[in-house]
Amino acid sequence: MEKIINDFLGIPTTCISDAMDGLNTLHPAIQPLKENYKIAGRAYTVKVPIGENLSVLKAIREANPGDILVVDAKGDQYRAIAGDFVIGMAQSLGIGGLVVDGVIRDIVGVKALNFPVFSRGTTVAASGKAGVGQVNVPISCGGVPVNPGDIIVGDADGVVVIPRAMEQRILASSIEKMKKDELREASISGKPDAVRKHLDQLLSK
Ligand SMILES: O=C([O-])CC(=O)C(=O)O
Repeated sequence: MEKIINDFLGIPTTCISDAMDGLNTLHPAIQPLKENYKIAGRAYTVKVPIGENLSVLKAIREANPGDILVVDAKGDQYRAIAGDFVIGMAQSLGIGGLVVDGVIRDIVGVKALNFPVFSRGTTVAASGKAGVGQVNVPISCGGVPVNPGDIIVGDADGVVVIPRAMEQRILASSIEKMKKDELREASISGKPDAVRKHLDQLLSK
């Protein structure tokens, strides 16, 4: 794993979001299937028309191990871009996670795989395999532009996108923010006088 990916893995998405002033966070309806999922990796992008998923299969075939598949399914919640079979193939090839502005199906089977999926939920109907769609191109996912190779980080709070050109700077400010949060927490935790003082400071601004 690249060092920068490993570094981002240790940082809460909330701190990364703060470091980007709240920009580049996917629509909050895109949630992990399990609260303990934590992912970090480079985006392998997929764009599908509503109700089609052949390009998802192409992406699984072409992506590198550790990549996060990021799928623009335009928020559609009726047709699944993958089920437990397709997601099982992604897992077997070492894909790092699946983020979709859309839905999956076979929820029980997918949870049993313990493969990190972030989606708008689940549905019953599969997609068609008509062969349209694109991979490895700039997309929009959950309201955020995603380019191939951008860093994707996801956890219980949601998913953030770190544009490639900004990754070192965002890493440094995310670590700074994380440390600041830890110090702030330690300074008030279980200390009523410190809490009152902190609140008074905020309220007097
Ligand atoms: O084949 C599909 O498109 C979806 C599906 O049912 C699976 O992945 O198990």
